[in-house]
Amino acid sequence: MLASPRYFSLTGTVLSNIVIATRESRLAIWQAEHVKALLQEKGHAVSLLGMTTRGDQILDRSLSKVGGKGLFVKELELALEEGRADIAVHSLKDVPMDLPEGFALACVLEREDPRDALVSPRFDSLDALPQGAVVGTSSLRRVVLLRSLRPDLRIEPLRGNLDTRLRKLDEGQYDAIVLAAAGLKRLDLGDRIRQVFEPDAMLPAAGQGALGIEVRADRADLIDLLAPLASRPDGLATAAERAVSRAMGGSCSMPLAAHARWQSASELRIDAAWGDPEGAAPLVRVHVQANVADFAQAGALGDSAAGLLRAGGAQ
Ligand SMILES: NCc1[nH]cc(CCC(=O)O)c1CC(=O)O
Repeated sequence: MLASPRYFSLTGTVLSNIVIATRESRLAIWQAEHVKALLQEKGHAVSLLGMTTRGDQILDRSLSKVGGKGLFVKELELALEEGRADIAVHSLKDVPMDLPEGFALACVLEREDPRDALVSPRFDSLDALPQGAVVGTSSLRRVVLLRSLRPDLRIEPLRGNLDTRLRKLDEGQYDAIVLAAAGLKRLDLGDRIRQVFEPDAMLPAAGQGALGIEVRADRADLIDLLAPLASRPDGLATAAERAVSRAMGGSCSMPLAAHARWQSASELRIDAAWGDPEGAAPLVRVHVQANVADFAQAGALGDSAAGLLRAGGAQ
């Protein structure tokens, strides 16, 4: 395994250059640049290593059919393993619940808006869409939630990075599409949002809006160095959400929503929903709330939400 390059300043202090592995979509680059800037503020030297992942190449099929698990992160992990890069910045939503042996989630940063948003050239809200309107999304979670809100809509697959999805909308293939508000805001596309869904209307995916930084588990040096970048409240909330996901089977391509909110400085509430992809059974919706002071308690609260989902009929 290669060591990362080390440089020495004239005063003799070690200046290691931190290499960030990143996908090459505009959003991924923005996120990597964001972490680069945060690390540079702390005095570190940082550079980016761009790469294309399997998830970026497969544009014609729904990711849930290809087996969505980790499609966007494998290549980045290989770069970490081989020492070509030190850290990988991910949308936490895309990170599998259980990382492969030898990798660790070093930290979760303060989260951007976790909500979903409706984008449409002509319609101001979901309610304003005409009967039978065509809505684009390939997320099973969004499909089951949209179906429960508006059973009349025609939901059509929509894949690709943010720019591709917006282009397909603008070409007239859809009346509206649903995207994460966080990605649109990060790319300065917030003015395309016509409606932001309150979590109770369209419950977000576990980890939505948050960035996670992955490292090799044996890089204790990096884990220490990244600690100041972490948000503890958002780290605990997303850990609780990810625990729901893990307990339900661990993939990000399930018809599952999980969203945690702090009700006070110490009380965390998780809302979770599970939908039948075939649309035969009604949506199962649960919530739990408890004092959460550490990651074990966050995980336990997530497990209890998953237990309620299963008791309600979710598989
Ligand atoms: N699965 C794709 C993905 N992964 C992260 C984001 C947006 C940013 C985020 O949630 O952090 C998106 C796009 C979307 O869902 O609209």
